Amino acid sequence: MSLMLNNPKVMVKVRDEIDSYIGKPIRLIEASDLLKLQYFRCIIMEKLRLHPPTPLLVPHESSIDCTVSGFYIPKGTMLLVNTSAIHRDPKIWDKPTNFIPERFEGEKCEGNMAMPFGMDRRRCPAENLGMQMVGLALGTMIQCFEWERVGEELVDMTDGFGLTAPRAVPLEAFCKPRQSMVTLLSEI
Ligand code: HEM
Repeated sequence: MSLMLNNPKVMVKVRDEIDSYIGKPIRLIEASDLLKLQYFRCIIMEKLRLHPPTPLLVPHESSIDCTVSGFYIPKGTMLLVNTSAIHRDPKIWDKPTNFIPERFEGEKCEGNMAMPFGMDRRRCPAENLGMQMVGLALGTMIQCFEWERVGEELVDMTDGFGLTAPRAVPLEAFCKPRQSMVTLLSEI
């Protein structure tokens, strides 16, 4: 939400995508809609690239002696994967600190380098559930409300300290129900 408040055109584009997919009669976004909302998926992935909830994944341990990219790693070494750094590596990403959801469109190889859920055997087993929870919560907020920053200045995106990358400054924003959603919201 913060990234979209700082990039209102993205918010308008994704709201249009949701509105045109849901069509008439208006209903709330559902889990089964999420697979069809490709641009919305790109937004969530771009958020997870810029601010992965677990920036160092979880600690792993090498079960055998091995060599990775020329580095000898003895059995029993604790290994941390710095996804935050990988996700902002200028050798991989064009304008790495910019919020550009389009980089996840189609089969662009740039987008394939994001690993907010880890990789391979220890990859998050609940990736689909996680994407669904984020998609439904964020999608409903976008679909039902108009959002605005509290002032002219951009939302402060500085990361705070903590296991799951909290923000340094909690988000404050204005919101009001969208005119087209008032009736539906009053029936909930
Ligand atoms: C957007 C939401 C989520 C993100 C970004 C996320 C991310 C991650 C990451 C990065 C790991 C570590 C992978 C590794 O070390 O290679 C992980 C592991 C795990 N996650 Fe998630 N996760 C999310 C949601 C969830 C949810 C909703 C659940 C459970 C209901 C869950 C359950 C687990 C479990 C059990 C592991 C450990 C897997 C293992 O060690 O084999 N995650 N997750």
